[in-house]
Amino acid sequence: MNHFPLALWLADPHNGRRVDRGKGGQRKESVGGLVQKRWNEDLQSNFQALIQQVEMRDFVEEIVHSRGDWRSNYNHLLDLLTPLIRNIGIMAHIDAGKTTTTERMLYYSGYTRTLGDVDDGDTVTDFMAQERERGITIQSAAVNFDWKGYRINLIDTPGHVDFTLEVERSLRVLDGAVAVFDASAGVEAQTLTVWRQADKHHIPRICFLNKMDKNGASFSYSVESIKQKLKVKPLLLQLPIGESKTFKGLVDVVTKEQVIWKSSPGLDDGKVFEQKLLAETDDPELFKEVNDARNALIEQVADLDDEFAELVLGDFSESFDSLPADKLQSAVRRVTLAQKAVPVFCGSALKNKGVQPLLDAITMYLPAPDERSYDFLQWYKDDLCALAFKVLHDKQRGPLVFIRIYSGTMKPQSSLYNINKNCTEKMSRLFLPFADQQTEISSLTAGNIALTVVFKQSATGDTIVSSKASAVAAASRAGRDVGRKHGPSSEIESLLLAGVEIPEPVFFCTIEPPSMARQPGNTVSLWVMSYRETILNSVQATDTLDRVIGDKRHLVTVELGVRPWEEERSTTAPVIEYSENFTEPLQADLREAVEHGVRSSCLQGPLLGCPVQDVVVTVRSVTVHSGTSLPMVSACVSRSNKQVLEPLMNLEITVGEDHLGAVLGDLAQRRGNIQEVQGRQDNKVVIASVPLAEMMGYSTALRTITSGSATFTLELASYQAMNVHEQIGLLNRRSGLV
Ligand SMILES: Nc1nc2c(ncn2[C@@H]2O[C@H](COP(=O)(O)OP(=O)(O)OP(=O)(O)O)[C@@H](O)[C@H]2O)c(=O)[nH]1
Repeated sequence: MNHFPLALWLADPHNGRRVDRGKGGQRKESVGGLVQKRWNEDLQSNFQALIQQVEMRDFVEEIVHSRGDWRSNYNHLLDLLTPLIRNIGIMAHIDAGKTTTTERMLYYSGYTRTLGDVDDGDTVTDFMAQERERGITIQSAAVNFDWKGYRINLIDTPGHVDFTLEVERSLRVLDGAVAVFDASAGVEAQTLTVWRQADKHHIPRICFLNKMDKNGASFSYSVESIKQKLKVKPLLLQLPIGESKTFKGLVDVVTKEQVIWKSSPGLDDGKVFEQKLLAETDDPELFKEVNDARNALIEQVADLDDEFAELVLGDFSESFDSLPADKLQSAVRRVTLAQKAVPVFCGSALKNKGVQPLLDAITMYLPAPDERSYDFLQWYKDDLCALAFKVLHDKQRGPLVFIRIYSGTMKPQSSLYNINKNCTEKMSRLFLPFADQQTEISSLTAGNIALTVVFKQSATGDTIVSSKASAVAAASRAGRDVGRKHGPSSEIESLLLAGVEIPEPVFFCTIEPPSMARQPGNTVSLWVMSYRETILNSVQATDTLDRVIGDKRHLVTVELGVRPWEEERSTTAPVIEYSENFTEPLQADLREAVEHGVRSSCLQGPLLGCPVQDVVVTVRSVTVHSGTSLPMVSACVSRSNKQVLEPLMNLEITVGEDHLGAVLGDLAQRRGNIQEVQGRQDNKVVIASVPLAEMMGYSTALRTITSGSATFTLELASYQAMNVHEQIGLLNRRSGLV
């Protein structure tokens, strides 16, 4: 069934404006021929389902049959449809099966007509990578499809740790997420990282235990690892029927229905399955297991949801058997949205089992855009507030900016204000990115993902509103005094109500050796960039700047104290405090000048020119003849005792027992500190910390010593002091002495 034209049709008022009946009762549409071709019986039944779901039959039928003013009805219709939107992401460890699961979702929703296979390199994602030249690349942005009347915007989140920033960007605009696990491995390193990021953004999640067909797959092991490692309460909404080679389907714990997929030749694409109530005679053991699981689930949910507890204790305290499935589903939905627990589902994407129930679960348990509460929405009321979360470059059209609309309506041919860039941007065209096409639309409302053209300056993470006045109004509703602070950056800070937090980069690299002869020097400087500097002792310094420029004398004396920051959590920006000598606070502009001076002095330390971190700067006195900047602050910092800090990485390696010795030996040579070696099914997982400087080319080295059988993830842990020898070696390399 091809559902996807429905959203196209709904998306564009022009498409829906003229609907006639053609031969054989088919509706004919006059615009572009696009909808005309696809408006078929399937679509009509899908549309009927949609109408029933939103309980607006009369309204929709009226506008479908009218040739009147679609435009005026259109936004109202979109508002009514908001509860049917799911902006979701799929997050996973590398190779857990994210691409395969996505591929199956696209296939069952009717978006693709053949099943792709990552191993054959013919998935939609692979196809798009090859097709990038052609124009718009929508991979790792948003793919939209319809499922049983819901519009699912699937925002891709790359699984590899190298793409943490991509994950962070896209998580910000998700309303919910599906975490995909390899059921033979349980929770793996990268899942932990993205899970923590999703926690930060309070994103409700469901879990999909994929690869249930794989040797070593274990439902109970994976559930236990979710409980232990992610520290969440898993709600078992399904139980597998069989495991590894015997895996053939699942039982819905809520409805007690079993779903078994047919795998006879020609019927193995997973579209055909048998769904019926599990009877005791089918499998007495499984029947008992499902009953026990259902009772446990009811008790678990009742513990988390008062409304449900009341219902259970009131009407069903004698027996849970007659408790209606929809009551349990609603309660599971509430606890999922409140992030008190996480529903767990299972299947095998590769063997085409379990993906349709997963799609049902997405629509049933993950939130609609209007069910998420974002603080800043109350300040914008009905004004436009949107977030740019991805920028792509199209050869013909220039930058294409993906935008998540949180409130208000976006229209083409309008001027919008970018708060972060403090500029007005012209948007010429607005598209709904749908499937592999972009449909031009005349407006789009909150909850939707839009694609805009001719935003010249907007970048990932920028907040877009209708005008500067609207930003100021929102900021004042938020109780932020925009006029109080001075300087453009503080004004922007005051106005900023939504943004993407960009993780601190480990490297900043621009590599352009003018000739091969200069290559070694370049390499050294690249190495040096990721270090940090700090101080070890407290020091004080007084400095005076006395300079005549033109006919004006600039005279300022500053007394500063600098001491190490001794809290457990590092701080990259200097902590600035004022001594008790100040009986009155400094004037705002003078204070800003002093603080600016302190901050700029910490951008480049005196040893390597690397950022200075973990310092507390106390301003003791400031005597000013005439106001000026304070560049002498960096000199004060430079007089103190310095120490180079190097980046230390958390490393997790999954390796077979055969190669464990080689991996540990190699780590010892890299100044690695092995913290733990855990067992995970047939593999060993080495958890270690190691200086980043020792990890260059590690993927090649690991591949060589383990014959390509190991995987690893690396993430920044902290910065640690180098020992004296290593520091001298580094400084010598830096100054070209070795
Ligand atoms: N046995 C089994 N293998 C699967 C299943 N799903 C995916 N795979 C295989 O696992 C490997 C990785 O699958 P992908 O879908 O590319 O995984 P991914 O999570 O998208 O990987 P990255 O894009 O590298 O993060 C491929 O060889 C798939 O064929 C499954 O359900 N069962």
